[in-house]
Amino acid sequence: MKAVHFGAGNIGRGFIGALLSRAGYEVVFADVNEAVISELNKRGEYTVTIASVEGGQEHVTGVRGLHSSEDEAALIEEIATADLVTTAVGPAILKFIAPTLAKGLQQRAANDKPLDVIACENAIRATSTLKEYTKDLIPDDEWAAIIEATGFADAAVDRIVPNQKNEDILAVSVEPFFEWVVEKPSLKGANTSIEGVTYVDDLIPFIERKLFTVNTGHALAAYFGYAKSLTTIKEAMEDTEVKEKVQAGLNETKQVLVQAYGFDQSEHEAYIQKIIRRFENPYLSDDIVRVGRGPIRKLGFNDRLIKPARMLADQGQTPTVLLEVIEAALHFDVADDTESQELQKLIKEKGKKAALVQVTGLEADHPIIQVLT
Ligand SMILES: NC(=O)c1ccc[n+]([C@@H]2O[C@H](COP(=O)([O-])OP(=O)(O)OC[C@H]3O[C@@H](n4cnc5c(N)ncnc54)[C@H](O)[C@@H]3O)[C@@H](O)[C@H]2O)c1
Ligand SMILES: O=P(O)(O)OC[C@@H](O)[C@@H](O)[C@H](O)[C@H](O)CO
Repeated sequence: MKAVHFGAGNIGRGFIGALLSRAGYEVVFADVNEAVISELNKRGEYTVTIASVEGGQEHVTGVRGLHSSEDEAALIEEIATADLVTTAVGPAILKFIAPTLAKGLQQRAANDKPLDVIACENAIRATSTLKEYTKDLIPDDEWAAIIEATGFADAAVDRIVPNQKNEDILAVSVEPFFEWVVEKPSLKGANTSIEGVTYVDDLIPFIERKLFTVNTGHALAAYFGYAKSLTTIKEAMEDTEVKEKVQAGLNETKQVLVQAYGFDQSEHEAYIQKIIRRFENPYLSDDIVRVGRGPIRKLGFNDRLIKPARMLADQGQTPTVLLEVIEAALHFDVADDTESQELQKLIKEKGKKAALVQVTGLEADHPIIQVLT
């Protein structure tokens, strides 16, 4: 079995590549980072360190790399003969990898072996988004044949992998916890029993539970922590006021999720408490600037801040801490975070209200906009 994985970054090496390699796949990483690709080809392996009291290391073997633009012809060939294509590049990059994926799918049209595509991004139905970008690049009659043998399965991935500060550019430190949930009915190939993957019939409750608990919680810690000039998520969680805000914000998303999907209250509370402990992991150093990155994406209509706030308002409840964190996100101003700079520019040019309307996609008279600005 062979997997082509786009994005040899934190989660790519620290989770997806490691899990697939352990499950017996040869993993071909595609990335734009030349140094990482060259090192993967030189060594064919790397090490994952588990950040916990027990520690431990995993040696990931059977890996190699291709530059996703410079080696495009070879990458198309790899996709044409792969069993699985996965991604962890960031939702905004999916449209840039779609042309190569489309060419790979066209090349394998004569190959009757089915292929599955799974985007492992923090966004609702990211694989479906990638499918649409790809479909738009292929003539309809060709697409009809391709889609017969290609599964596009939505997924949720959960493992905290901070930016790495190791001397070895391939080495990666990760938390012990991991979860990869895949929507099984969409799969067409032989990827239905990968060890470590949880298969479900409908992904939506799982991705929303993950995004609106792990990622909303992370955003609460990051944006309130940033407002207090703190540096890491652990420091933010050590601050009593920030920790209380994280808990209070997650109580708001709990109401939304329990009502929308019928999760058991006490099981959901245990899920929240486990996530808070993961944020407090003393063996992991995760920068607030990583977790708060891309505030325009995070303030999107269906993302971790606006969607639960909208759902709560629709359920007749008033979001409070969720509105405070939306406001706090507007002040995230980090020099090398392109989106934060764009957002600051937008606020200066148009004012907070128009900027918020633009980035959230909410109507100007929506209660969230009215209360906030
Ligand atoms: N790090 C985490 O804790 C974590 C956990 C779950 C999900 N995710 C999600 O995984 C995705 C990646 O996050 P990350 O933390 O690994 O980020 P990252 O920046 O460490 O990795 C992204 C990788 O994509 C590469 N890339 C950029 N453009 C590319 C292109 N055109 N072709 C191929 N590769 C390209 C980058 O060079 C980088 O190596 C995001 O959607 C993120 O939300 C991250
Ligand atoms: O990757 P982002 O920018 O969508 O969100 C930042 C973090 O919340 C995220 O990477 C988490 O560490 C991860 O989702 C944990 O599973």
